[in-house]
Amino acid sequence: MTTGSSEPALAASPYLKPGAAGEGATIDGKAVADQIRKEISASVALMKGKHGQVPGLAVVIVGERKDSQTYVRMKRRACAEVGFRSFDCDLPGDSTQQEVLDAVAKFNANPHVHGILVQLPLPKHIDEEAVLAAISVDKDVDGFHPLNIGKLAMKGREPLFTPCTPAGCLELLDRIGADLRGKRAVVVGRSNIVGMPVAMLLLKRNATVTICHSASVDMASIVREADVVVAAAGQAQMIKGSWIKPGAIIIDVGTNPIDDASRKLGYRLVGDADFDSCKKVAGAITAVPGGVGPMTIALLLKNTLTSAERFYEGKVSGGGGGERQPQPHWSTVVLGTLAGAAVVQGMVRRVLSASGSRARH
Ligand SMILES: Nc1nc(=O)c2c([nH]1)NC[C@@H]1CN(c3ccc(C(=O)N[C@@H](CCC(=O)O)C(=O)O)cc3)C=[N+]21
Repeated sequence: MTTGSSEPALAASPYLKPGAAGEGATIDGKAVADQIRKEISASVALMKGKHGQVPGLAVVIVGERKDSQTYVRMKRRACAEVGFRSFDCDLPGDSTQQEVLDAVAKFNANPHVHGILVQLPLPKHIDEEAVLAAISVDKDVDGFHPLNIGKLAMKGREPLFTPCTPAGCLELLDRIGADLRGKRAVVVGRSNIVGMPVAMLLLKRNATVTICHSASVDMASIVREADVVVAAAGQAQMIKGSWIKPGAIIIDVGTNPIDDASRKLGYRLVGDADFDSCKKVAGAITAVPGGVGPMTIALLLKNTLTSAERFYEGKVSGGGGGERQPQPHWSTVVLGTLAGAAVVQGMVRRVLSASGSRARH
């Protein structure tokens, strides 16, 4: 395979499985996710030894959508495997808005819960915007709270949590050694949970970013410019090999079921990229399944661990610089147990913001 100067040069990586002669490599998201989960298990063991506590993740699901139940089951199993506590709230599909908000409020107030995830999509009669805004920003491990999304969109700001699937895409690019600076990145899809936030993350890494969507004209020629393609349109196999610049990296976020009589279940999962034709042209491409999907769950665990570390150790990670202050919810809980005095809380805040230092409770 030839690599032009504008394409990200990929060093050998244990997570790149070489393709057949002349074909691109496959990015093994499952292997990266397994590695991250190992790292998380080790951190949980440390936390248990030091604080006698483990991270806790609460998952709220409303209704009986089959796919949502599968994802939630996977998340709960993943929690158990790394030693987290998981907290369940399964609400019937005809629950009221208030019942969903009450479930969120209960987890906001529970000090053993460090992350809250409300499985999307919610039933139509529930106001998603109101529910996501009700999650304490300190426990917003999905990164969907408007304050976290707002900071993600702003230069020089860092959200407390980054949405899991977009963060998983960037983690994959990092772990295979892709350099994004000055590269052309094209995101196909503009959803709140993937397309938009992944574009923001690529921009923060100094890529030149284009977002394509259903109204884009001649999408193929736009995608052809890309050194990195993130496929997040939710359309099975829409991106063809003929759209791909030779050597480009393709991160495929799609998980679309298509009929397949040869499978036990009668279907199989495919991505938004047409894997076989894209692989022939790309430098590297993620598999589906086994690519971005497992990374989403690994990053959810990582965000939950980070949240628990902030709570028990006052650690602030993410390189946000001097602007970060202890967030209202955690500082109230922690300082409440330490001193119970609003005066002290105000003083500590002032000291922390003046020194621009990390929050140490
Ligand atoms: N609040 C919220 N947060 C989410 O993060 C969220 C959500 N709502 N709603 C639905 C989407 C979807 N999602 C996936 C997670 C794991 C896989 C995954 O691990 N997939 C496996 C295959 C799984 C299978 O075989 O069925 C893979 O790609 O290898 C896929 C998709 C998280 N989502």
